[in-house]
Amino acid sequence: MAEAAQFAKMNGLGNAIIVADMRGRTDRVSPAAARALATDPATRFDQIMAIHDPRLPGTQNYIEIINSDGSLAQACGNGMRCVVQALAAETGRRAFTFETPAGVLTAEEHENGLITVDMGKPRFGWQEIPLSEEFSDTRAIELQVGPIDAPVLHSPSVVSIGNPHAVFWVGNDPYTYDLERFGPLLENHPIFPERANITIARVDSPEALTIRTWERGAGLTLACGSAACAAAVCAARTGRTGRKVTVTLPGGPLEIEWREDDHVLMTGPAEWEFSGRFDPATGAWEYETEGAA
Ligand SMILES: N[C@H](CCC[C@H](N)C(=O)O)C(=O)O
Repeated sequence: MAEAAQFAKMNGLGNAIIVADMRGRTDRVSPAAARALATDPATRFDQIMAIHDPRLPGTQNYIEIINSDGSLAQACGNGMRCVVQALAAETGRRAFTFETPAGVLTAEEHENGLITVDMGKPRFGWQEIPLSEEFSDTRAIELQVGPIDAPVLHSPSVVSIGNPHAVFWVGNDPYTYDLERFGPLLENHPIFPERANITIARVDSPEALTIRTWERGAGLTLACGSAACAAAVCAARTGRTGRKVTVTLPGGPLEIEWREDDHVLMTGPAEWEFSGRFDPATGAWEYETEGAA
């Protein structure tokens, strides 16, 4: 049995996150441990954010991101806010630079407790997302579900926010769509060789969107920060909104700004629920008890 590591169960707008403290050690959270923690109702999560020692000069930590099915993700906006809140509470530090699989990201906790993460620059090239076939215009690609002559969802915008996203635009209530049924079909569609996060988005005004997301490797979630960034960027790129929008997810709102320098900034809350210790090899865990080291 590996030496126990500390974790905090947290959430970002209901996106269930485990922040695992893997600093000072060389092992990683195993896919089996992730799946075990995901099936226990008390530790059920959408993503594990594993904080490792830094690998690059100028960064505070390397962050590994693990979906509830044990697969790795390159980006997780809500999880990054949880990491910032946990480390800010521990260290008193407010501004951070992290290395993630999607690149180096900066993040900051504000006086009011909200956290802004610079999610980097969106990528629109079909090979960068990636797609399995060439599309010169990724503002709307040929893809649909439902009857061929009356598709239920069609022509998504696609983008990489470090991780792959498809955004389907709808004119009516996004909650009327059976995303639990269409999500897995679209996530695993052959057009997405690395699978994709699937979002249904409605434009409410030039400054507001409502979205729901089926997450790659995690399923329906109450919030997906990178999907909010994807929807905001694709909405601005297609002239549906301006570059600064409020994106309302099932768990609540996020503020997204696609800055003129091409960086996408996401601002929102994070919430601590409880702390524990777990075995990164097996996922066996226990609640943190008072006075524990
Ligand atoms: N919950 C996340 C996204 C998780 C990433 C993921 N499902 C994938 O790309 O595999 C967020 O807040 O951005």
